[in-house]
Order: sequence, then C-alpha cells, then structure tokens
Amino acid sequence: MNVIEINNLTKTYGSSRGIESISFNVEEGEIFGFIGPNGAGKSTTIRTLLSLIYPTSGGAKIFGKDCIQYAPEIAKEVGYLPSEVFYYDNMKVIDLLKYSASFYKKDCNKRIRELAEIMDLDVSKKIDDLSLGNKKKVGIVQGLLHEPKLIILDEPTSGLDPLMQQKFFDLLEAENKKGATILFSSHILSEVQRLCDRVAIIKEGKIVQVEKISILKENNHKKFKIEVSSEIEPGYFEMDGVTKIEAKNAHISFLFRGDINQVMRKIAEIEIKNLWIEEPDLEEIFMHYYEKEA
Ligand SMILES: Nc1ncnc2c1ncn2[C@@H]1O[C@H](COP(=O)(O)OP(=O)(O)OP(=O)(O)O)[C@@H](O)[C@H]1O
Repeated sequence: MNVIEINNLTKTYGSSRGIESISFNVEEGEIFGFIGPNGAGKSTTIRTLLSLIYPTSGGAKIFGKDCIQYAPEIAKEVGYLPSEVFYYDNMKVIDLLKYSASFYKKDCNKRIRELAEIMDLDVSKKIDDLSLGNKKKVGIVQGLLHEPKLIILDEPTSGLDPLMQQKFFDLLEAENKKGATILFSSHILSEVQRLCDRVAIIKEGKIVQVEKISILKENNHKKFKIEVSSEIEPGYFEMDGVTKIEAKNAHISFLFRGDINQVMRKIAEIEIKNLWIEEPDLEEIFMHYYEKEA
C-alpha cells in the first residue's frame, strides 16, 4: 500500500519555479529519502503534502486520501519536523510539548518523557535558553510524541551533534520497526544512504530518479584507486566506461562501469603498489546523475 502518492504536483511562486510535475510514491513501512541540493524543491513538495501551501496543479494522497480535502484528519497521523523550527521563546519546553499533545486525542505524557530521555532534552528549561541543537530536539519530540504512522522530516539533522544524530537515527529506525513510514528529506547524502531504503532525487524542481539505494549503488560505478610504482601517462586508463580520472603523484583514481575484466587487464600491464576497488558513495553517484543531465 502507498502511504504517500504524489501525482504531477506543481507549485509555482508567481513566475518563479517551485516544483514541476513531481510524481512518486512512498510505500507503507519504507524509510524513503528525498534528496537534492538547496532550492531543488524538497520543502515545497513537503509543505504541499501537508497542505501548508496549495499546489498550482496536480495533487497528492496520504493514506489514500486527498491531502487537501482531508488535511485535518491526515494531520492526526502525521509527525512533521520542519527544516526550521520557531517557537514562542518564553514558554517552557514541557508546556509547549503538552500544548502540542493536546491536539491529539491520546495521552502522550509517557511518550514525551521517553523521547526527552532518549534525546537528552531538559523539558523544564525555557525555550529561550536552549541552543539551536536543543531547539531541534524539541521539534523532534514534538513531531513524534503522538506516535504517528507517517513521519515527515525536512532536513532534520541540522544543528545536531554526531552523537545526537546517531540517537535520532536509532530512534527513527525503532519507530520504523514499530510500523511507521518515514519520508526523510536531506541534502546530506551519507545520512540518506545510511538510513533509507529508496530515494527520490530532485533537481531544479523535477524528479531525476526514483530508485532503491542498493540498486543505485549496484548498477553504478565501481571506484578504482591505484597506487602505481612508476609514473604512467595520464591517458592510460582512458577507455569505454571510465570516467572521472584523477591522477595525483603516484595515485590514480577513476570510476568504471562495465566488464571489470577490461580494467583488470589494463592494470595487469603496469607495476602497481596497491589497489582498492570500492563502491562509490551516493555523492559520487548523485553527482554523476547531475552531470549527465547538465
Ligand atoms: N515563498 C516562496 N516564494 C518564492 N519562491 C519560493 C518560496 N519558497 C520557495 N521558493 C523557491 O522555490 C524553489 C524550491 O525551494 P525549496 O525551499 O522547496 O527547496 P529545497 O529543496 O527545500 O531547498 P533547501 O534545502 O534550501 O530548503 C526555490 O527556487 C525557491 O527559491
């Protein structure tokens, strides 16, 4: 079952582009990554899904229901963490969280305590006195306190230190194991790679690719790094399937896609000191997609 279905969603801001004809689905139980650089249209897509802004054309369904028509009903089952959190600074954290919880018809007190403990958040403090990272934690607890079926996170890790990021990822994985579906927007590819099953890549308001992370990596390039014993011509590895050749002193690296034996034969003809063959990280794959499009 699709928890999110987006069909030709378009949003223009006056004459400027927001998103153009976005379509993709997020299945129940998935952790789905939504990646693209600043300004690509991630927040616009998410804000449209949540009916915070209205589409110019096209539409979306959440839990099979139109996201505008059924917005209040849908909101009860959705936890949202916006990319930037703004609060009434004078409030205490606990008062804000209780106020948020009052929108849901369930007792969220126990979950608030659990989440605050996991995220190491002092709920007795005034929001005014919190650091940026601690404000982000308030947003996280606020988004998850009603144990939503769908969690939508817009650039959630900015401001969190590495330890907190890890705790937050563990928390998301635990929520996912309990059945929550997660849409996770980010421009940090390593965190998407670490957490998500599938990913949609957005560029300049359009979806470039929707794919499983594993297939993105498999179907793509291997990264060769070679340490040579004596200098070789820079063009030595220029052949079909080889891209991004970089040579620095005795180290040569390139990406290769195709029959690996061809490269191995080339390597066998020269003296080498060391060889590494790696999966490229998502960043390298992603950049490649961009370059092809440009
Ligand atoms: N309120 C607005 N008025 C005019 N243009 C807007 C508005 N909000 C967004 N845009 C434009 O829409 C495009 C998509 O922006 P959006 O914020 O959705 O991107 P994003 O992928 O979330 O980027 P970021 O990671 O920087 O938040 C950008 O070109 C942006 O300038």
